[in-house]
Amino acid sequence: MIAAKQAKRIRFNPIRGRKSQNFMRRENYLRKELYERIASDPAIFDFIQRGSLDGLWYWDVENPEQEWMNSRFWELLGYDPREKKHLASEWQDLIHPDDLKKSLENFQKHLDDPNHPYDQIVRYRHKSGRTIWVRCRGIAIRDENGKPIRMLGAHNDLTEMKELEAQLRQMADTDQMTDMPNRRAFNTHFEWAFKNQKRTAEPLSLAIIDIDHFKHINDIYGHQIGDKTLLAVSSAIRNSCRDNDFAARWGGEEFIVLLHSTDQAPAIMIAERIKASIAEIDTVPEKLTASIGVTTITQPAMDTGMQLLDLMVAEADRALYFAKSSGRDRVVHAAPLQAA
Ligand SMILES: Nc1nc2c(ncn2[C@@H]2O[C@H](COP(=O)(O)OP(=O)(O)OP(=O)(O)O)[C@@H](O)[C@H]2O)c(=O)[nH]1
Repeated sequence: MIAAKQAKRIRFNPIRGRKSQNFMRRENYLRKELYERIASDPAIFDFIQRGSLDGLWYWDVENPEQEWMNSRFWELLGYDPREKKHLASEWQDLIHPDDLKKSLENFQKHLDDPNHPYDQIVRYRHKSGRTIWVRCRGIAIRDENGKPIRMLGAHNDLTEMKELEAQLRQMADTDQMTDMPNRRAFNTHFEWAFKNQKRTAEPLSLAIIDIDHFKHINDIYGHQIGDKTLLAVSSAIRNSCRDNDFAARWGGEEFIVLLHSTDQAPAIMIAERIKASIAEIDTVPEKLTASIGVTTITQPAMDTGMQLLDLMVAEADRALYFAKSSGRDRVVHAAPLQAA
């Protein structure tokens, strides 16, 4: 009844300012009432923290081994909260060491300067070994002189989001048919390899593998057998490479391999091994052959990874073209251009 009267008054009030003043007054009385209820009734506070947070902690800054963590936090990490003694060392033993370092640095900065936020995403080790991602925020509570005496903090579980993110990244970097890294992933890896090469000055080789007369395979045996053959080629390449080589599907029936710390002679040897392994594929009743162009750099004068990649791909392509035009089923190194 009172609410209806108030609504009527608001509706007929021609001054918009009054309307918002009324709103503020009503908002303030409910806010005040809620805050009083939270202060006087722990059940209200428990309801709020259970519904909105995945962890709540309260730390005695003056006595830093004493830290209360709520049950929800320990349950999130797979532990029985009753086993816990509310000591700071209990969470510090489970957080990733790099994230502990980052958290403690932020903690100190926030104590020194209230404007520095204590807010970071950290990794915890679940009892099962799984990584739990947590956004951890906190504020220092200070005495009348501004000296921090307590720290109040909140956790939000971000694990599901982080796992989804990793899955999407993995999908974006993978060729769906062969399950090999795709061109995008190769480019990313090459950027890393470029920086590494600058540091170590080790030779770097690259091979482009192109299946011979693949159109013929599709035309004679059908696309499904063509796909099955490409899958077998990807396995043959992977099995012929060393663990630290990086193989990817470059597109269509072309594959690419980056050979770290590998000079011309060993690069040719690995390319020959790949060619021999492709020749053993039995998805079609005829011998499958490949042409492979290889290039090696020792002292790149390029400024960026992509410039170097463009150069190496152009060189390997030139060698590949030579391999194709001189009869296929061979490995050719770009410098000097001759069949191995
Ligand atoms: N089945 C299948 N075929 C593919 C796929 N990607 C590309 N191809 C086929 O690979 C063939 C490549 O043909 P070309 O570029 O003419 O080369 P090629 O027949 O291998 O001849 P050379 O390279 O000169 O020896 C084309 O017919 C493409 O359709 C794929 O994912 N699956």
